[in-house]
Amino acid sequence: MTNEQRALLTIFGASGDLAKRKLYPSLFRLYRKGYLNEHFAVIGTARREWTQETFQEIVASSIQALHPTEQELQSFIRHFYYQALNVSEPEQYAALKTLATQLDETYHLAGNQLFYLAMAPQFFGTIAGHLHSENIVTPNGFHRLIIEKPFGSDYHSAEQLNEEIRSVFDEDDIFRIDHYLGKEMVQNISAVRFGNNIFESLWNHKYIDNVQVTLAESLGVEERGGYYDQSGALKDMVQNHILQIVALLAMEAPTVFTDKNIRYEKIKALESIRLYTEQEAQKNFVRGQYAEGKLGAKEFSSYQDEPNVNPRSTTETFVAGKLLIDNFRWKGVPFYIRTGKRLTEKGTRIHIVFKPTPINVFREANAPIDENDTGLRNVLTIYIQPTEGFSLTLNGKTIGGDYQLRPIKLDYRHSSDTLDNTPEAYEKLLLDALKGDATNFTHWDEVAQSWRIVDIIRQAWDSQPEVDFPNYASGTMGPDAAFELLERDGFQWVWQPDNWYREHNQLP
Ligand SMILES: NC(=O)C1=CN([C@@H]2O[C@H](COP(=O)(O)OP(=O)(O)OC[C@H]3O[C@@H](n4cnc5c(N)ncnc54)[C@H](OP(=O)(O)O)[C@@H]3O)[C@@H](O)[C@H]2O)C=CC1
Ligand SMILES: O=C1O[C@H](COP(=O)(O)O)[C@@H](O)[C@H](O)[C@H]1O
Repeated sequence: MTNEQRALLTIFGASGDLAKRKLYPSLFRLYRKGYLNEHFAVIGTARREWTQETFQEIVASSIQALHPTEQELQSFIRHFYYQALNVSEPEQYAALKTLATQLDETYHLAGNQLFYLAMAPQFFGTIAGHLHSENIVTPNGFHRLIIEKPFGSDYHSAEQLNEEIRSVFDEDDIFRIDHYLGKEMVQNISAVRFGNNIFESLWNHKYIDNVQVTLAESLGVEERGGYYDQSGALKDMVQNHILQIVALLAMEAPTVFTDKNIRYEKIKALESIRLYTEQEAQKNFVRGQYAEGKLGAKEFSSYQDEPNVNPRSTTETFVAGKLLIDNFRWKGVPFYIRTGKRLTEKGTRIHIVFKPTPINVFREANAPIDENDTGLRNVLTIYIQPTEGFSLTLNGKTIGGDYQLRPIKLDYRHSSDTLDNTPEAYEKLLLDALKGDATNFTHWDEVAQSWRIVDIIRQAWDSQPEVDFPNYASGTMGPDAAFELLERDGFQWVWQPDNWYREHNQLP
């Protein structure tokens, strides 16, 4: 381990769901792979009065699914320490400071500190302030702050939060998590684009008809109704994950692949997304909420019947929209996005739909495909999850006979072995933060611009509070309006249960 990676990790919210489900297993994977060894220690904090032993037992039980040997388990959990703390009570930070100083000496951590705020966002500013005022931040080493989403609830609250944090930490030391940026195939977007000239030279309005980004979930709101009913799909998924994916798809090539260059290009891309008028937002964005329905053999209740959800809720569980990017590369190319809960299946996919050939020279042998009869479009699909890989549909000739075209699918998927060995998003992001690599974290300017885009849509919807919810059945791909959004432009979602493209291309 290099000196830079030795560190004290303090987790605020150590008894919470995120810490148990994601952080402890990810730390264990890093430990098992040798990225963490003797020079690391973890302090867990929360209000409850756990003993050290209880905390270590919780950590141990949260990594059971990874089947640690007894020796691995014991040597891992002895790095975990617990300090009860109410983050709003400044006087309680003294005990944290004492423990942190002691662990820094015991483990030779060179003063390096990583603070992970796995707590509700209203505490972010308070904690950052007290870390400074109570002298928890050491004078030597690095001091980095990892912040969970949501980063604010609109532009103004995000700006205020940012000011509170920036008064204590430099932008370079703030690691705003968007866990989609830790996903292997999201990181592969840049590899596909900038590692393959055949794509990069076609990656513009001259050759691309439209781009489609779908983040579909079959799960409902589960036990997070209280949070979700205040948030909705627009703030929960579009403001962060979807706009980050759009930025990666739309950005210019960085001069060199470093965090600063990539952030610079992503910010430019986000700033080129057209800020709609309220009227344009109404026209180009669709919202939905799930009703009861069936997924396979299972019956599901409506969103309004979920626990901790207002039975007359008008919160959207589905969003579809059209984004336009006003720059030389993307002029006139719609980026269609959609996300929703209780859809047909879980999956994140990107479809790059290329323009058809200018003339269908094979028209004598082929029934007209569309009104312009220009032949089938090529589609590059990036499968983000759960299946991971790429496919490209080309047109070839049927064997023998005339020039009847048929689609051919070049398909690559990561094998199940590769998937088993793929680092989980939080594992990668924790390691990046330890190394100080901010490539896959969001800069304030990205967050700010994303809120500006989303706030307009929210305001447009809020100005028309009467909604006909619920408007899609659980187990479908959302309300009809989401399909009409593309149809009025002469397009179709490539990924839909009753699939036009699949039908015409005889794809499985
Ligand atoms: N869970 C998930 O899958 C995801 C979560 N997130 C984000 O991560 C953050 C944490 O979420 P999650 O783990 O689900 O939340 P939980 O509600 O499960 O955990 C909250 C934690 O905060 C502690 N806490 C609450 N109040 C105080 C206080 N005043 N002082 C000290 N500790 C306190 C709680 O412990 P105690 O009661 O003992 O004080 C608990 O450990 C949120 O920002 C969420 O949006 C983001 C993506 C996914
Ligand atoms: O950030 C969030 O993401 C999850 C979906 O994440 P995934 O990695 O399972 O695709 C979503 O369920 C949740 O509502 C949202 O807060």
